[in-house]
Amino acid sequence: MIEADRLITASGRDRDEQLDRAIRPLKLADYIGQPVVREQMDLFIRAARGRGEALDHTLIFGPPGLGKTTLANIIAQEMGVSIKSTSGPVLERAGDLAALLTNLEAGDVLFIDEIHRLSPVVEEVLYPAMEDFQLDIMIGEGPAARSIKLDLPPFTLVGATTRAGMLTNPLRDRFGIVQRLEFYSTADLSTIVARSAKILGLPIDPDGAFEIARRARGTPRIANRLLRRVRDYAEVRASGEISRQVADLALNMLDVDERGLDHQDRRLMLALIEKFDGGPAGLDNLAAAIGEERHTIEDVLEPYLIQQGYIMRTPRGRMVTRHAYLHFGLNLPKRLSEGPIADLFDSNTD
Ligand SMILES: Nc1ncnc2c1ncn2[C@@H]1O[C@H](COP(=O)(O)OP(=O)(O)OP(=O)(O)O)[C@@H](O)[C@H]1O
Ligand SMILES: [Mg+2]
Repeated sequence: MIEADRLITASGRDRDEQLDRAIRPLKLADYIGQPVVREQMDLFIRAARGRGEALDHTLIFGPPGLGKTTLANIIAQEMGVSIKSTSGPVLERAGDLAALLTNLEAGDVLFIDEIHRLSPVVEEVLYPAMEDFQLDIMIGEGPAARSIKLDLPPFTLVGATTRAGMLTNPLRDRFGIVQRLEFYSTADLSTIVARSAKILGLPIDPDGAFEIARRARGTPRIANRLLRRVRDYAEVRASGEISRQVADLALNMLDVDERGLDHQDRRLMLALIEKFDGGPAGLDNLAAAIGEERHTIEDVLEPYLIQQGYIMRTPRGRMVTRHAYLHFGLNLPKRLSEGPIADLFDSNTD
């Protein structure tokens, strides 16, 4: 998968994972940005603790690397309970989930990552477990098969997904708390970079932190990863200190451009411009054109490009906006440079 060699990939499966653990915040107070989420969770957690109850089931959604897993762990930590973690694709059979559920203590958090990928049989077991803390499961097959019902301790299911739209309605309806994570502001990412640098013992000045933050695609995981690569550059090619200039040189060398876009982002936008006349292009055609998987475009690439106003999702497919042409220093095609559509784009800018 191309994603693996992508410097600014938001996925977390690489050798930097250990460092990630060291800088992952453990308390709500250290969870930077996301003011609405933080305020609400602080309130809900205090209330549940005050009543001595389990926190309501919580669904966290948002693009990769924005802090879903981090928040799930913080919830358990702040509630003062244990967390058991699994993920949708790992839970193949109903029994896998039953084993986890019967091992929970009162108030514990069961964290299911990629919850949109649960199999229907497992989901069926989850419904009564979430709603009534009841386990209702068939064991055995044929004439020996029997159904068992068990009471479960009250627990909190925390589900994470990059795609809330892919959850079934009955599952979504069983979450009392739903939190949507947004891309981070440059100011918040600067704070995250400065905090990580401090933990890793790296000398960095505020302008250096800002330069990394500005080019991190609104994503803490990318900000932390860029910080580590800039550190490599600073140690080998400079004095070790991360200034704005060092960050800038390092990020240019790493092919992360002025706006934080990398070759995959550029490839996607250029394919739309060059192969589809700016679009609209259907997702499958676009995926084939850049040799990428459909879900990588949907989950990883396009959310940030859409948020930044480079591309749009329309009923007929993806289209680039004038920002994309301007980003590459290309002349605007007629449809974007005159007429009512051009005005429409103008009013959409920044
Ligand atoms: N609010 C935050 N404040 C500080 N650091 C953060 C915050 N959110 C995330 N991070 C950092 O970003 C890294 C990635 O976050 P996390 O693994 O929680 O993302 P995720 O949303 O679960 O991603 P994925 O969809 O790939 O599972 C964490 O290791 C943590 O260091
Ligand atoms: Mg995660």
